[in-house]
Amino acid sequence: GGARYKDPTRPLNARIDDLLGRMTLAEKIGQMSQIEREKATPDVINKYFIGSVLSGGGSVPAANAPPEAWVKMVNDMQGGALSTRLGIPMLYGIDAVHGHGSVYKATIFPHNIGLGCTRDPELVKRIGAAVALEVRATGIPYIFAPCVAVCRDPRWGRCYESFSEHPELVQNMTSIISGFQGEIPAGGRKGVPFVASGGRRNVAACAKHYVGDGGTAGGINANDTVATFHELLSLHMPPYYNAVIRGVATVMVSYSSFNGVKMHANHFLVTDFLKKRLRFRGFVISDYQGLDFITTPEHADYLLSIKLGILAGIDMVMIPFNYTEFIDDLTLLVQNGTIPMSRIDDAVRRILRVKFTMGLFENPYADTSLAGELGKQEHRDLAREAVRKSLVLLKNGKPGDKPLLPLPKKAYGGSILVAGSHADDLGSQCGGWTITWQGSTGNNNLTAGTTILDGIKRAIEPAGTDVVYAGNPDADFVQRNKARFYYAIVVVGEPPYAETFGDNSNLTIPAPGPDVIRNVCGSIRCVVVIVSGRQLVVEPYLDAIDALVAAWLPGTEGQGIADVLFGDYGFTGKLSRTWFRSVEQLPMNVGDAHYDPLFPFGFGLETQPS
Ligand SMILES: OC[C@@H]1[C@@H](O)[C@H](O)[C@@H](O)c2nc(CNc3ccccc3)cn21
Repeated sequence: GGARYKDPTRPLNARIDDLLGRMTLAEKIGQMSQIEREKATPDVINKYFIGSVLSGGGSVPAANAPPEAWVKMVNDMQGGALSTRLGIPMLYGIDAVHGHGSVYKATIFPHNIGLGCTRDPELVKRIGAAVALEVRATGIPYIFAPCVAVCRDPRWGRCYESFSEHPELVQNMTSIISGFQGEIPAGGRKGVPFVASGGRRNVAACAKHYVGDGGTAGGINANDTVATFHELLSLHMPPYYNAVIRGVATVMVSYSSFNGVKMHANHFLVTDFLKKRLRFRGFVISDYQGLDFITTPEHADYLLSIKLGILAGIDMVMIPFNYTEFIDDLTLLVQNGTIPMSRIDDAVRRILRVKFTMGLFENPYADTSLAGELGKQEHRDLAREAVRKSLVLLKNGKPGDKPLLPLPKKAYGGSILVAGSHADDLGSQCGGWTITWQGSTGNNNLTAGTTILDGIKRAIEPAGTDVVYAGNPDADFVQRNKARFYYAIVVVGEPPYAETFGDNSNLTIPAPGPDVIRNVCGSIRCVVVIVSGRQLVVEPYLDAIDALVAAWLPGTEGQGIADVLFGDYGFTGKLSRTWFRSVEQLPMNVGDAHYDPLFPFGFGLETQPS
């Protein structure tokens, strides 16, 4: 019969050994190469034995491409891989970090900062399972999620990708991995890569970014995490213990450094600690051009970058464009003895282990049978539940006043005012990693979803209440109309951003948010809802505000906010992060000796459903 490695009844290691033993150096290096979708024609994949392809943020087969177009694209590429001599299937990866964010009409869930406020690992696991189905609907078997960063400074542009500042809360939220990949069966081996159900309804996951990405000085993205080894182990490493035990298939290395040593060149942490001490058996993948950034300026000495990165223990390289240069250079480094074949074999063995384990050899092609899972109402309902549970009520009524929330649905003959740009902005409520890398403001056909304003209207117009919307009402408008409004809902916050573009040292509410708060709340009872990727400076406005809600980046299901504002559900969310008074206090995290927050970690007022 056929070659032993093709026989699924054979033991995993026998299949790996058989296949590895047949591979040429070119085929091995091909498996270690992940290229960008734009370059990945079937011919290129075939000619260079490419083992993996990625969609970088926003890299799509066509604008608003339907699932069928994604499936066709992935399958065409797969045809290139399967037509090689050994027919090793390629693995397609994408960032599904808050739902399948790059895909038009996917369900967009709250970003991780909001999921941390739910304190509900079971909910988050269900979200993982739903996201896996939406990713599989497009024929993709691998995602670069979850980010398990422990963000210690909200000035970091990626803080919203972190579940919490507290390592234990992040550890609890690694339940999402078991949602993505499936739960290891009772009695099943822990700590080895696991993807359930022959990979049909689950995806291989990626714990990122190893390690200490959330601890960089001043929150400067991809910079230096200065800490003792004990601090690294107690603050940033814990989620990797849980990820490995849960069978995470891959780990992505951080752009950042640890005490001045680039993580992408850190043999001790990648090989000695993650692979040997933690006995991680999946594969380690670089970040995008991560090897290039080992040197300053980047790509200044690519041979050195490849030598340091591969010898550190990186198994798969997210190249993503200059794949011939990578392949030629790595081939040279092996042939001249700089990189031993044993290191190459370890990398390929790990990559094959993941591909065999997840059933990719048995199910290399996708079909469109799951197309209906994309944006399915059941998933949107789950996302709406997550939005409700992610909201944190920080203030409810001025001293001596009765609570403002839950708001009445009837305005007793009057109207209610909804103000602020973020009430009617699907892009802003989704944030970064949505349709494009950086995300975008506005609604114009961005994707399918419900704005906060839509949700409010649906909740109270049936009760006969008139909703007036003003994006940026001036003082004159408010003065002329204030008697008309029973109360006001002010929705302000940050524009979308990703990575370094989100680094911010002042953390003030962007204009014209503060003016809208002052103009409206100075004259009308108001609840302010903040839509942001992190805590912002609010103390100057607090006295003028009757009620204050942190909504984070809720995603497409904005009606979850109205659900709680009007009492269909109570507020239950608890802060996943310390809310500072001023940025001069930063970094300031729960457990610090000097701790003087405006609202402490774990804070959140509660209301009962009305
Ligand atoms: O999208 C792939 C990865 C993603 O999984 C990582 O979390 C993230 O760190 C990441 N960043 C980029 C793009 N980064 C970049 C940096 C400098 C110049 C151009 C792109 C790609 N990716």
